[in-house]
Amino acid sequence: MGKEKLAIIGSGNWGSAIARIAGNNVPRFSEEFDQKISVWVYEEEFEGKKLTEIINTEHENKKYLPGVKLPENVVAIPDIGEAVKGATALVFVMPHQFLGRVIDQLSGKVQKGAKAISLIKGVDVKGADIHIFADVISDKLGVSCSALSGANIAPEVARDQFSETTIGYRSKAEGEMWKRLFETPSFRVSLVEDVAGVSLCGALKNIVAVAAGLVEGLGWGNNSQAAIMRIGLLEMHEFCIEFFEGVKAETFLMESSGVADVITSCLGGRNKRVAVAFVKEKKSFDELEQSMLNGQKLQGIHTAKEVHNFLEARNRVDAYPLFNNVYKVCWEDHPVEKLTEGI
Ligand SMILES: NC(=O)c1ccc[n+]([C@@H]2O[C@H](COP(=O)([O-])OP(=O)(O)OC[C@H]3O[C@@H](n4cnc5c(N)ncnc54)[C@H](O)[C@@H]3O)[C@@H](O)[C@H]2O)c1
Ligand SMILES: O=P(O)(O)OC[C@H](O)CO
Repeated sequence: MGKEKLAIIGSGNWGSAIARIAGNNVPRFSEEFDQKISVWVYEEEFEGKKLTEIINTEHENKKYLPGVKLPENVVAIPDIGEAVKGATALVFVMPHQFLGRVIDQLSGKVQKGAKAISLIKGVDVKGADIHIFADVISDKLGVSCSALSGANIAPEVARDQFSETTIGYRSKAEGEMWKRLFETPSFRVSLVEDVAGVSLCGALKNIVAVAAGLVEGLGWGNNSQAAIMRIGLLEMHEFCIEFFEGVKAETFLMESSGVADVITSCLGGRNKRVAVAFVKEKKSFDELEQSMLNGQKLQGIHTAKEVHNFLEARNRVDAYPLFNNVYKVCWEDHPVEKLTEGI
């Protein structure tokens, strides 16, 4: 059997951190993995140079993960067709709002029998239908797609600070392959047979993180934060039980993908930080995203809207009062002081 050839599709903050891990790991499994890792980069100029050129010459993604060196076997490629050519293992890691267009560009270009994993935290909503992105990727590209999600603030992982993550696998063999690719002594991977649970935890916790930021912006203290985390986790779990089959309670309660990601995101993620500023500075989320995140993208406010639209289509908005209130504060000028009304 030939070696697994890896392509990473996306090169933002998390994409770059995960490329660093995979690039450092493949030499340990040189019989199994091709040593070159192709990374598709959405091309743009940064400080007068092409981002791909910066990554390939200076071995650093200076825009999205500054200050962290990437191994030299990580190669940035601006053409997505070229990036996935011959790849047998595809890692999808981009802000969820861009995946639709990217998938369309990949149609007919992915090698038959390739495996994929989604690191994307978001959901795909069309009217009364909801899908996890691992399923979107599987359906559109005809590949088997697992999911990785956990308490993983990218700059911390990129600096080898001790962290854990969870992989929801399609088959045990695929899960074990992804684990070999991603696990390091400081980045521990646990495997669960629950692709939907892992994916949904990653998506829905972003709504809870926005709520935590709103609460901190109001100047409320630790008890309020803890209550938001608890209620948020409960709504996340209820949502999964109501709309998805086979999701396991352990994925929420015992895995990094669940309770741990809620905690880290509510303590220090981008969604939380920008939501604090939304309350304190009284600026729009768009303005704050631009001024605070240097090109990185917010997911939580969009997921709040998408989940709200889905719940409205199913006539179930009132069953998820925290999700609903976050949506109303972010998108309908609802007073932030009423965030906890009805929860
Ligand atoms: N950053 C984190 O700490 C972190 C950790 C775990 C999971 N995640 C998840 O991983 C996914 C990717 O996040 P990230 O932090 O790597 O991205 P990011 O927020 O840094 O987003 C910027 C990326 O989007 C790309 N981009 C901009 N416009 C685009 C377009 N029109 N089409 C395609 N791409 C475009 C940029 O080139 C860049 O690679 C998200 O779902 C996020 O929730 C992020
Ligand atoms: O910075 P955030 O809010 O996008 O969250 C980052 C990661 O998802 C935390 O696990």
